[in-house]
Amino acid sequence: MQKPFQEPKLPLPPPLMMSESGSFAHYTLTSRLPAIARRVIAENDFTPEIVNNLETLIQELADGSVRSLTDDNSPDLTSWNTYLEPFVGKRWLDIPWFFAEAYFFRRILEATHYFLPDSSQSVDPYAVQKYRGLETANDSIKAISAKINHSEKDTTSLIALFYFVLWGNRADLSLWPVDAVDSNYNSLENHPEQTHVLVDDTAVISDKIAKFDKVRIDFIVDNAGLELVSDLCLADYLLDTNAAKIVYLHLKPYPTFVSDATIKDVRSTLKILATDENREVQHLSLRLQDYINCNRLCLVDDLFWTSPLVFWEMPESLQQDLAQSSLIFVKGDANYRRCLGDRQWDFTTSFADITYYFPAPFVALRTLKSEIVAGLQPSQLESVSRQDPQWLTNGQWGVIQIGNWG
Ligand SMILES: O=P(O)(O)OC[C@H]1O[C@](O)(CO)[C@@H](O)[C@@H]1O
Repeated sequence: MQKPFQEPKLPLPPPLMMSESGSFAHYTLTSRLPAIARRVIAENDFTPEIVNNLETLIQELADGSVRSLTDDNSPDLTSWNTYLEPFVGKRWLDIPWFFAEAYFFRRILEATHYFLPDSSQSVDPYAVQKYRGLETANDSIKAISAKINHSEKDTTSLIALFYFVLWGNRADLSLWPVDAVDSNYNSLENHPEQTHVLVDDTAVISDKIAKFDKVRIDFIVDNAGLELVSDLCLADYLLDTNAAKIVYLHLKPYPTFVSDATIKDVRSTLKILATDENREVQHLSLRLQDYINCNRLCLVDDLFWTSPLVFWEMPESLQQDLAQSSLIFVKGDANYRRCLGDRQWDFTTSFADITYYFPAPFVALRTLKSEIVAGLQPSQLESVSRQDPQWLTNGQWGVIQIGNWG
């Protein structure tokens, strides 16, 4: 395992744990993760042996302990077993929350023989959910495609795109399976008010982007479906205006957290959009495919993104690569948690102070789905908790927040 490159200079608070009854982390372990595993059984046609593996995993969450991984053919077996060393033999309940979630999703792949050379090799256990997620977002995709194909590429349209990209993160299949939400959930018109953006740095960000001339911009991507399409629209804007010469999309090397996007998901999304009956959607997709063909839009992955490590533990080679970027969009809740080390920061601690270690200027676009946030004003805390007691986890509140950008 590589050494951390740099840690935050501030003293580190303890990590979020799952042992605290009543916490969202505890609820995740006791209810959400077992439900995700059950859905994997229900939505796939796995062999009895695989079903049995998944049922054993469900049982283990409740009363078993953490063990090493055993799937020999996997590319990250050695690193995972190194990460696991301090935790082997402990109850799931007693390991840090982000670690446990990343481990759970890796165990799903072990259980389903994702890396083994048999008939289940490379089968995405969440494929049904991902496909249906894209289907239910079709109206929004049509609307955004028409807008992006025809509207003038000015600051107003850039700012509107930021909000679209932010609220695209609300649709997350690890929290809200596709059949548990009505299809309007993905609608463009159904976004919470701008007042639900707790930190809104869009004006500063769009000013800075207006001065970009053919720079490199990166996205640390989160979910497939509407969120991925919204990211692609923003990438399209940046490439079309020549603010960016090149855009890198950093994707997961294999399926995780149900809806997280892989390179294969980007390719299949573009294929599906290219054959949509709507011409605006087809045009958007073909333009994006052209950017890929001429290497202006690059799809890359790295095993770090599916590891249980937090962002200040990023391997040096990846940090050095990201350091070449003029701007990185860090998407979604889980990536935000990793930025903050998934630790119990006081909600008013400066976000930039915690994340100064990050290798390049970055902006977090994230709807809140876990009990962690930084950079809020004390007065905001009181008013938001009064208005909405579930504000930290119901995905109705968001941030468009600058990290360490000079
Ligand atoms: O797709 P996103 O925005 O990263 O959301 C996933 C997050 O939501 C949760 O499912 C909430 O616990 C976490 O597992 C994770 O932080």
